[in-house]
Amino acid sequence: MTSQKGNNYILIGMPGAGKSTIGVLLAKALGAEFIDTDLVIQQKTGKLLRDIISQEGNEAFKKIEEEVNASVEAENSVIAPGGSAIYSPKAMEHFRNIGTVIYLKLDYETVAERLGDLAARGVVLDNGQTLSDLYRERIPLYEKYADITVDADDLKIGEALEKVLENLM
Ligand SMILES: Nc1ncnc2c1ncn2[C@@H]1O[C@H](COP(=O)(O)OP(=O)(O)OP(=O)(O)O)[C@@H](O)[C@H]1O
Ligand SMILES: O=C(O)C1=C[C@@H](O)[C@@H](O)[C@H](O)C1
Ligand SMILES: [Mg+2]
Repeated sequence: MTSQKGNNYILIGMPGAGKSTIGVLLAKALGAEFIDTDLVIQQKTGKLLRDIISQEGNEAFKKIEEEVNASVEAENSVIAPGGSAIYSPKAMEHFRNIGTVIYLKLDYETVAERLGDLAARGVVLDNGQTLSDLYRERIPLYEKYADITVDADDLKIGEALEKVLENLM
């Protein structure tokens, strides 16, 4: 039996890859809705992402993130989860059922340049783990869940958007 995917597009990739920035533009271009699940988490908890991570810890954040991501109900929407979404097999299975998962791929150097202060941004980083460790840990997970991979390195925002759209045609 073949299962039919939903009509949503879900962007995954490292923090700073442009899931939120490109996601909203993609939604406009496709005449779709836009859902940033980081904002849903903030709305639901009444807290900033970085405060949940620093005050309650990585595991508590990942639990809330999983709950929110695994229960997204959407039609004809572009969904931008946080970069850490790929730690939840349950959430990723849900995303793959409701739509096409697009991995916005960036080289490590570009991610490092974009991110700046990791604590201020709120990144799920274990004690002693460097950004380079995190990149190496996550890349296989982004690759595992991607239906489509778009290499967005060295592209301006508009160019990355065009490249995503070309991949959807
Ligand atoms: N070519 C580019 N494509 C996308 N974003 C870019 C580009 N060049 C610079 N930026 C900047 O990089 C940042 C991307 O951040 P954004 O919040 O969209 O990432 P994200 O993938 O949603 O991260 P997170 O996992 O933290 O939600 C923005 O500040 C954006 O303006
Ligand atoms: O990649 C990450 O570790 C994160 C990215 C953000 O979008 C948020 O989901 C949160 O701050 C964690
Ligand atoms: Mg985002």
